[in-house]
Amino acid sequence: MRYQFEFRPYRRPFKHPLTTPHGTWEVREGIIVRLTDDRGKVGYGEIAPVPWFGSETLADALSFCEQLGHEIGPEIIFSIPPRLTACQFAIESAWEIVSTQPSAIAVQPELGFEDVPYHHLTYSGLLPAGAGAAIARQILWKQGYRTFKWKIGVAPIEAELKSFQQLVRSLRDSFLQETALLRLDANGALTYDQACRWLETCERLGEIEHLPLKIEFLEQPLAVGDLDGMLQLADRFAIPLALDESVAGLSQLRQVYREGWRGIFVIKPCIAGSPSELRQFCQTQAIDAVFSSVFETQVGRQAALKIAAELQNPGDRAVGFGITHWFEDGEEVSIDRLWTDL
Ligand SMILES: O=C(O)CCC(=O)c1ccccc1C(=O)O
Ligand SMILES: [Mg+2]
Repeated sequence: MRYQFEFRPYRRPFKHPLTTPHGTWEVREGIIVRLTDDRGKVGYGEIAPVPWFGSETLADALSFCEQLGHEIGPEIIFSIPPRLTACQFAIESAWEIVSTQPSAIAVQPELGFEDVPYHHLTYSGLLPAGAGAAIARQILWKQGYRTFKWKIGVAPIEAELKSFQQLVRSLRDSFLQETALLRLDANGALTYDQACRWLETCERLGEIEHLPLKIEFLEQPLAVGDLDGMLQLADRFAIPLALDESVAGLSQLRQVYREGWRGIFVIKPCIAGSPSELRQFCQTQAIDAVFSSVFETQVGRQAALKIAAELQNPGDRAVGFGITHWFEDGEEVSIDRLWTDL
């Protein structure tokens, strides 16, 4: 089967630029791809690169799309170079839709802002980086969520530990009815000793009576390549540890699994590579996985959530796809407009 291949770049500014240890991220840029078969059936996919995380750049993805030509088939779809993980995900996802769709209706992926409901999934909400009391208010405010993620490693450790204590104090004095789970994400910015200090602090929380807060895990405390450090931390502390940047692509995921990592794996499907290979890996290895977004549009989000829903694992962890008001109201990328305005 041959498919007509088309692609359209998009830009979507964040409402509040994101602070990461790699600098400020102000605009989400990506590419929507479309495959059409000879009967007019259509499938969309999204290339949502995060180069500071180990995927290809937008420029890499654009030049790949530009050289593809107007007609492609499975021989191309399933042999996209492995370094182009976001392209692999997008084009294979579009192919899955177009090749399994029963009739010739063009299914529009952006049917509003609602997700296809996967009732067994729970969501984690991403909290803005900042002071502890303010974060505690956010937790109380968004009580619909029970799981939250807080970025650390963006300010000096003394200041951050202080605001963490402040967060714990405000929650201890609150009337929170249920225990909130908190994920701490350092994006690889801690030294081994700093990671120890965070983990000791987290372990001591367990001694506070009636604290409505539990640390679910510490995510990527150490630099991408430091698996030895991670294995040592996992040996020394009872708080669970997750790898994120270190397992950004499927080849890294396979590698750290082979090298003995049995902690949590954060999987961002949109930049992991081939969705069929990802499914196969997760189905054979029964890993403790947390699926998470890369702030993609509804096109990538639906494809990624579908995988998360299919592959929910024994850990039964919340998915990192909370609606977090990262984008301006009405900033959803309209697929119709992408295809008609240009
Ligand atoms: O995982 C989540 O809960 C939200 C997504 C998230 O934090 C993220 C989104 C884009 C790029 C990197 C990251 C990250 O986990 O570091
Ligand atoms: Mg992370």
